[in-house]
Amino acid sequence: MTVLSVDGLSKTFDMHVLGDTQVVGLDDVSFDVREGEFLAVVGESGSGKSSLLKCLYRTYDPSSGEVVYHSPDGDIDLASCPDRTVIDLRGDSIGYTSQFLDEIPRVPAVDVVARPLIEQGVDREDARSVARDLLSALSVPESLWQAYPATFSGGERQRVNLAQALAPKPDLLLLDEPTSALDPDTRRAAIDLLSTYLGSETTVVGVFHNTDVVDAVADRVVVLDDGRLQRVVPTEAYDEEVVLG
Ligand SMILES: Nc1ncnc2c1ncn2[C@@H]1O[C@H](COP(=O)(O)OP(=O)(O)OP(=O)(O)O)[C@@H](O)[C@H]1O
Repeated sequence: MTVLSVDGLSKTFDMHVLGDTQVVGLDDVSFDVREGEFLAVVGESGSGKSSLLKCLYRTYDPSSGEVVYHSPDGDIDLASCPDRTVIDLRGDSIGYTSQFLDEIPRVPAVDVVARPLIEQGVDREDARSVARDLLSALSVPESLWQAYPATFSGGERQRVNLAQALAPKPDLLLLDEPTSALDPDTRRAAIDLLSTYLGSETTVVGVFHNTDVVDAVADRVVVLDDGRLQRVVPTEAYDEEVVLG
């Protein structure tokens, strides 16, 4: 079953400071995402990967095209639906995380991770228990669980960020470079978690630079080039291309 149908998606940016020129972020991109699959988005710097995820999450208003989310309650075009619908979907169905943690001051790491679950009505202690399991799986030292992420290293913050995104197991999870600041060992822990924690009910679209991560977690790969969709291929085919150079 298809969960997301991206059709003719374009995003241009009006650059008033550059004399009203336009920068193309995405140009007529179309692809489908199947229920439960893990789709990796790859491409060179500036190829439109983050713009794509931001259009899917409606952080950016697409300039044209459709992003139809086939929800259990019916089809919703995320490119044009009311803001209220987007907010509701973000609360219970669609998750997004960038590579940077949006910290809330003076909230301990364990509560940062537990928060989305608590907001969904999960008992506070049960949510904290899930949070501790995730932080542990990502090798965040136990001594930091009650500390404030504002003081954490980049890699520690990124692990808190990833744990928070994974915790509620949203129906659709959008991950923008969630492992960019991790060393090889913690990246391996993140890969293990991505492979084991989410069940087949969660569909993931993730931007990754690291081919090890793509190789380990993705079912298919979307390749962007200069804002355009170059191809969508099974991960094995993409691996062969990378190996053959
Ligand atoms: N908010 C914005 N305002 C203006 N231009 C933007 C904006 N966001 C993205 N762009 C432009 O759109 C193009 C695609 O950028 P995007 O960040 O999506 O690429 P990317 O593939 O994610 O790059 P990277 O791998 O370096 O993060 C770039 O030319 C970028 O300058």
